Amino acid sequence: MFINAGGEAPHQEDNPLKFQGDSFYGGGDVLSTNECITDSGSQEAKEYVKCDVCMAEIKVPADQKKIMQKKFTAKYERDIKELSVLCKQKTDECYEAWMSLNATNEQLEKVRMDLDNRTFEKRNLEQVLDEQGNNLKSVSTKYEHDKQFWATKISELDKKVKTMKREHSQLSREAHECADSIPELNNMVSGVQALVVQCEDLKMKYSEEQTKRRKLFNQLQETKGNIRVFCRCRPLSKAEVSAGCSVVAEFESAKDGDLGILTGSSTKKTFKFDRVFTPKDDQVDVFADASPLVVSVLDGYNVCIFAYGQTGTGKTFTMEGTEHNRGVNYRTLEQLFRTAQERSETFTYSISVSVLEVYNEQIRDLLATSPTSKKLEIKQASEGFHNVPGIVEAKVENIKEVWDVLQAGSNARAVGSNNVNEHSSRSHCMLCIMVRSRNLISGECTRSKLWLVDLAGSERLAKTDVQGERLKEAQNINRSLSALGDVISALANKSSHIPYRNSKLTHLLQDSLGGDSKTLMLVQISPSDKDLGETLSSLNFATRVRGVELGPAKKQIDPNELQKMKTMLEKARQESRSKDESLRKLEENIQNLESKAKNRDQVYKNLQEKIKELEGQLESKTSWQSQSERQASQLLDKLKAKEEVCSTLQEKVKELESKILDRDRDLLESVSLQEKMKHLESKHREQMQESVHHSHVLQEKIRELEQKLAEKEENSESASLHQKIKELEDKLRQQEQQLQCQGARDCDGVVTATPNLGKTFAHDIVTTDMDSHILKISNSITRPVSHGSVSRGHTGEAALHEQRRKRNSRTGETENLFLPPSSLSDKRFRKSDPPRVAKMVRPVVKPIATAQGATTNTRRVSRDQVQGQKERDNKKKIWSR
Ligand SMILES: Nc1ncnc2c1ncn2[C@@H]1O[C@H](COP(=O)(O)OP(=O)(O)OP(=O)(O)O)[C@@H](O)[C@H]1O
Repeated sequence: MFINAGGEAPHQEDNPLKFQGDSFYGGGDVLSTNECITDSGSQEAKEYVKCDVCMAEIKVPADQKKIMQKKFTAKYERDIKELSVLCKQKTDECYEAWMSLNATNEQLEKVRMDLDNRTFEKRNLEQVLDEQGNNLKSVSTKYEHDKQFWATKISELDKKVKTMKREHSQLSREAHECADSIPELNNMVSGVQALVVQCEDLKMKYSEEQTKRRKLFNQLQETKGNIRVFCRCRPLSKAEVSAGCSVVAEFESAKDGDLGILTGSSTKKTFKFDRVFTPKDDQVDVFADASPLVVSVLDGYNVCIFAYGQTGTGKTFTMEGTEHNRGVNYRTLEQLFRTAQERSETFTYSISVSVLEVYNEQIRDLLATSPTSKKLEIKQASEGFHNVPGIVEAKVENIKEVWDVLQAGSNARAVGSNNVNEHSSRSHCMLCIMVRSRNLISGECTRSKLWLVDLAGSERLAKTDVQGERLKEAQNINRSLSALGDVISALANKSSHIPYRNSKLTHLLQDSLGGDSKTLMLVQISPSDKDLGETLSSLNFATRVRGVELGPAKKQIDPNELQKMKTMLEKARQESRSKDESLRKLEENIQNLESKAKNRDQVYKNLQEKIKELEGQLESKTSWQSQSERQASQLLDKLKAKEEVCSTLQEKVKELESKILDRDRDLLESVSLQEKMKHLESKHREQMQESVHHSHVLQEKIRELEQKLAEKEENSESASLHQKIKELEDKLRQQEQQLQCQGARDCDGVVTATPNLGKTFAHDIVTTDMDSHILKISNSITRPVSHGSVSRGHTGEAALHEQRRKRNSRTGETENLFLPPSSLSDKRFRKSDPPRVAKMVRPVVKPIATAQGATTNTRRVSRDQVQGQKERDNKKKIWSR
């Protein structure tokens, strides 16, 4: 409704007061079509105002109207100022609330980070706990295993200890028995000692007897002659038989050493030798008579056995023999080893063998593995001992080695010769056996030699028959054999000079020919009449040797004396045999007793050792058992400690879990508080709307009343109306304050309920609504100021509509844009304008959901540390946004 001046409805264009005068009520909002609005007219007309409703004209004095206008202007200016102050306060509150929101957000972020850290720690702790649990399991498994192992070991040890104890007690019993038998043993020992003394005495006697026997034997040998000659005749060879050769040798008195040679159809020449072996006598028979000489070498005498004779008479056969019919050489060594073995208790022997060949007055070592150009010479190493430096001395331990050595020598002799038989006929084969002995009783040491010589053929060759090399060979053989004869002759004659050095053969045999040495000559003859001349020659040489040696003795020896000596010798032999027998028995007894005593001693020693050993074993087992028990107790302690650690860790985990649950509960509470706050917000909004509506109603009432006042001012009731207006305004203000207080209380209630998060939301929402409300009010207040008064008495429906349109458009702008008030020129507000506040509010909800989701995820994959790290990073990003 517009008030038309002058009673006419003024056109908008024509009405000069339309936008010039101030509205009495500060805006068209409070105007109603039912209300009467006065307007000033012209000077005269201005004093009357016509109401469109009642069409009544109201007279208003111009001065009063001005005063009223001033009053209202001042009043509204005050209101505006108050509202500005209020707005500023609210803005400050908003800023504080926003700051608080920021702080709360930061705190919330910290809490989130703390929660993440706690979650991470919890996960780590879970991992550690898992590891510890696994370790504990493995330790407990190991412990169980060890326990079982040690239990079995201990049970085994127990068994062993029991058996050992049994053995120990048994051994103790045996030891006691042994100890009991010690007196008996002592008796036995004393008996044995007496026997030993007796044995020693017997040994002395035995050695004396042996010496006597050796003396007697040597005397016997000497009576027989130091050089003894055996004659051996081979059988006719097949060739000789087929050639029809006749046998010229007669062996009727061969047992007496007599050999007959048929020199003609009726003539027979008899030869006397120490032994005559017929063709029927075998190698054993020959050696049986030669063996005493052989044994002499073990007594320390030098011995020489050589075979002499015409080629083909059997020298090599006698000395070397064949593999199945071995000769003197092999049998000698066999006898030496046998006797040495028999004497092993009283003597130790070292036997070595050298095999030489003397051919054309040159010495060749048949045992040398490689041929040497160096000439072997004979040297005198010491008095009565000659040797050949550089010669091989093969040490032989048993008879098998002897045979190998002999074979090696025999084979070497054949090397380099086209005709083996011829070569052997023209060279001397010499086997030297060196014996070193030690008497274990007397400590006497001897060094003796035994030469076994297979001489070259002794046949005399006519100078016309042979020439060149063969002649030289023959001459050398003749020289050496003549030298041998000369030596023997010199020895027989007790010559001061013995021509040993006339040939290599005699030079080599120097130690074994003459002196205390014993010599055996084996003269080999052929029975064939074709070889009669050589046979006679050989027999004559042998007879000369034997005759030279025995001739003088034989002549001086009385046959009765010889018989007497023979009887004495026989008696001595018998005595010796009986003494040997008794000695042997005594020795056997002593040995038996000694062995018994030794056995006892040994048993006693063994028992003592066994006891000691068992005691040691028992000790070690006991220590081992105690050690194992200690280890078991240590393991138990460790296990307990681990269990304690595990329990503490479990408690920690439980604590953490409860903390996490608390946090979850807090989060849930915060969510519920948010919801509550939203509810309160909506309630508050409704209340605000109601209050706005109420204020509108009140304002309308005020306007109405003002209008009535204006009307009544004319009726002199303006004072009371003003008073009423004031009261109403106060009432309105109070209501507004109450509303504000209520809103603040609501917010405070929310803040109190949610000290961090709720407060943020409350402030935010309250601030936003209050802002909009204040803006509305402010706009409604400032609009007339900025755009001028609507009415100043010129109110009209078109103007009112226009005002409403503009207001709505501005309000819509304000509400839609949500811009800060123009008065908020503070920089802080520029930085943190409401949209930004709204933005800041938004993440408050989102991170909760994210955090909740993350927590849930975290629980689902609690052990995935990498995933957790990623989640945390994402959260940080979200928070940094
Ligand atoms: N007592 C014997 N019984 C059987 N056969 C014999 C006997 N003596 C020698 N013989 C045989 O006579 C042959 C000649 O013997 P052996 O070679 O030993 O003579 P030797 O005197 O060594 O000759 P050489 O001087 O040429 O070496 C051989 O075949 C040998 O087997």
